[in-house]
Amino acid sequence: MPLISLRDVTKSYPPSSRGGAVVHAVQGLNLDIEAGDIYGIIGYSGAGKSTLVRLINALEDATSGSILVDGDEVTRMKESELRRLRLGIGMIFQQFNLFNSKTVAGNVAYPLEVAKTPRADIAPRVAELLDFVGLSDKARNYPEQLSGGQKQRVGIARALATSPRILLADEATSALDPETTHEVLELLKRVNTEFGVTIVVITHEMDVIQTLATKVAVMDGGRIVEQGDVFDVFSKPTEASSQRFVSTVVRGVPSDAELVALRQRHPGRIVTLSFRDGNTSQGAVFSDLAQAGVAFELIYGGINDIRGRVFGHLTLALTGYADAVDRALATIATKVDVTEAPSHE
Ligand SMILES: Nc1ncnc2c1ncn2[C@@H]1O[C@H](COP(=O)(O)OP(=O)(O)OP(=O)(O)O)[C@@H](O)[C@H]1O
Repeated sequence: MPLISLRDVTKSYPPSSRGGAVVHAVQGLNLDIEAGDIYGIIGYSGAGKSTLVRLINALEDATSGSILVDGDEVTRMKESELRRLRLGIGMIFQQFNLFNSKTVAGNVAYPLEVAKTPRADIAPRVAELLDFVGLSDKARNYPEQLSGGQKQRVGIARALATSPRILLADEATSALDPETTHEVLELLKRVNTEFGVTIVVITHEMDVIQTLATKVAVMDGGRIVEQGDVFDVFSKPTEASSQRFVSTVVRGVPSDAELVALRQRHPGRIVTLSFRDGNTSQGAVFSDLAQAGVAFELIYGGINDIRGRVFGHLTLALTGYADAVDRALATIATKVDVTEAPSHE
């Protein structure tokens, strides 16, 4: 049984002004998240990602549909049951949301105090959590004395205080630089592997999905348009809207506008070769071109690594006799996907 299961969930907000339209933030949404998953939710701004997260921890009531967390129907819970549910779900935020008037230790202790943990148990638990996030030496500091990455580590320690089974991360690394992001992602991986916490990450950052998530759902207009294994969704998105979103985060096939610019510098034939793991290496393809006497220049693209599996798109400008180019492309097309850019004539 999935740990989190949403069926036909809808969330609508009333119009913000008289005569305005109802906002359908989430519509007919189905999603299953298994225990132990690190599940990425991606999509453009306004797609409904944050609303989805607020529905899971019942900060918002669904307009219709069913939300099961650990087998319990969230939409029918009484206030006391909701409080228990929320203790089992930690949350971290883009702006960290720490209490500036409390010390680091005070921030981490807070959810334990709310949960009425016996006083004698709080200090050792806080010490254990600060040790886990590598901030034992900052226990008496205040949030304003910390870097962004340190603040998020306090946020993580606080979110884990009541030993939740689920951690919701809403753009948790979006305010951090790449190196700090990497450290926080490594810490989240440990939260998953060492404590078995199921993590739902909302993000618009490819890096986060690439290094952290095991599964991903693409949201658009309040719906999930595509979901599945991260490698499959990113290397071969099937829906038009996920193709559009993925192309904004993965440097892949040049857009029409980019092609116009490339054409100005490379008037000859331009092809994009798409690699996915399991098919031919780049070396084999380049040697096919060389053997056919075709010169090439790499003009666009990149190779991505998702947890050791590789895919990418390389766009080449080719120079050579027309029949040699045709012959080489015919050979290469038996090994990788080849897309030739239309000529500008
Ligand atoms: N409390 C609210 N009242 C009215 N409309 C809302 C409310 N919260 C969200 N919305 C609307 O619901 C839609 C989805 O918003 P949501 O914040 O879930 O999107 P998002 O994908 O998380 O976007 P972002 O990446 O910008 O945070 C948007 O059109 C938003 O304006």
